[in-house]
Amino acid sequence: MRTSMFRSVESALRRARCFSSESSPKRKVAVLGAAGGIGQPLALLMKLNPLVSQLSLYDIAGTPGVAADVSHINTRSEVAGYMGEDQLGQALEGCDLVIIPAGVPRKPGMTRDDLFNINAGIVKSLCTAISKYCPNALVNMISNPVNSTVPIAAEVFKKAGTYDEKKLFGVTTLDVVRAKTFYAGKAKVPVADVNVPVVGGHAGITILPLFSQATPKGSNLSDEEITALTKRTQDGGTEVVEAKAGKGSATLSMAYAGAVFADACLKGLNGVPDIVECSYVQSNITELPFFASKVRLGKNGVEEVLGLGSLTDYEKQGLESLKPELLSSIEKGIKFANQD
Ligand SMILES: NC(=O)C1=CN([C@@H]2O[C@H](COP(=O)(O)OP(=O)(O)OC[C@H]3O[C@@H](n4cnc5c(N)ncnc54)[C@H](O)[C@@H]3O)[C@@H](O)[C@H]2O)C=CC1
Ligand SMILES: O=C([O-])CC(=O)C(=O)O
Repeated sequence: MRTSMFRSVESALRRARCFSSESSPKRKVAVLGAAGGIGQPLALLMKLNPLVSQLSLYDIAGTPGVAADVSHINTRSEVAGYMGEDQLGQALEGCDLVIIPAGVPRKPGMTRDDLFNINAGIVKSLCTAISKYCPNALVNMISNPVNSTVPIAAEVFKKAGTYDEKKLFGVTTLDVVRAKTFYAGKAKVPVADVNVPVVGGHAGITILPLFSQATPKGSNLSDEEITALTKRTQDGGTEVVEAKAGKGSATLSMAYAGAVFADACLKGLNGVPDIVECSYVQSNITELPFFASKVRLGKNGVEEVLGLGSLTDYEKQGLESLKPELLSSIEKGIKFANQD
């Protein structure tokens, strides 16, 4: 009796899963940098996402192995690996969403901006190809320094005449993931229920978690505790870089965060209402041209950039202090993209 009940529940679940894959539109997703520390687990997580019908894995080396491996998983998407620049066009053609974790990671003692010299060029060439082969795709930029690589992408798309500010996103989800985890521990609330907006940018003091807006409210946090939580969120990347001691930066938590953000983008594209995530986008909620805040996602990408809400004096101070650094990273990116 019990066995047959379980069997019928299981087959109902199977039918529901099958229905949801078949009824959701076909979506091609590319991961550029797919053989890397982030790229591999991100490829795995995207293979598990039933909203993806085609998964395109591109890197300058190593993608045939990653693609063969991931392709054996019995989920909806068909997987193809592409290696080297002459296969980049094929990898991108027809994409709805392109996720970019290509480029070098930090080592201890480096800032994200120290990656600029190498990663700016990588991002520029990948975005040039995107403007040619899938100009309508949403772009999720993971490569650091995000504060500069997003403005670089925007300039490349502008030059190509394909820029749509609604479709370009700097992925800051890992800051939100960290803020939620650290807050849940201190406020003693269930981590799965926690929400914390993180605004500004994605480096050091430009990462501004708004713990005054965190939900649910748990045990009352002192000013010292809020300061410590803020600092730990801002330094989360460095904490991992130091723990890895020369073997790179966050990869697994980043793959998770990238998969969460990509899933939100796909849901938005598919018309699911009320999808809100923080992201670094073109913005006019402050005087800075790019800024991370809550964003409502829809069928065309950004549907609405949401405001900051009310801030404490501590958060207002954090906001004013981050502006000069964020502006200079934005200007550096714009200048780089326009030289030659
Ligand atoms: N936005 C965020 O929150 C985070 C961003 N990152 C950034 O993500 C980037 C990647 O990090 P990891 O995966 O750990 O590095 P990794 O070195 O393990 O992997 C990078 C991959 O990019 C590939 N690559 C290099 N040039 C390429 C090109 N022109 N086209 C396609 N692929 C290319 C490499 O072959 C490599 O497989 C770094 O810039 C890192 O700083 C890392 C963690 C969090
Ligand atoms: O810290 C780094 O270099 C990688 C990164 O962006 C993060 O983990 O937030």
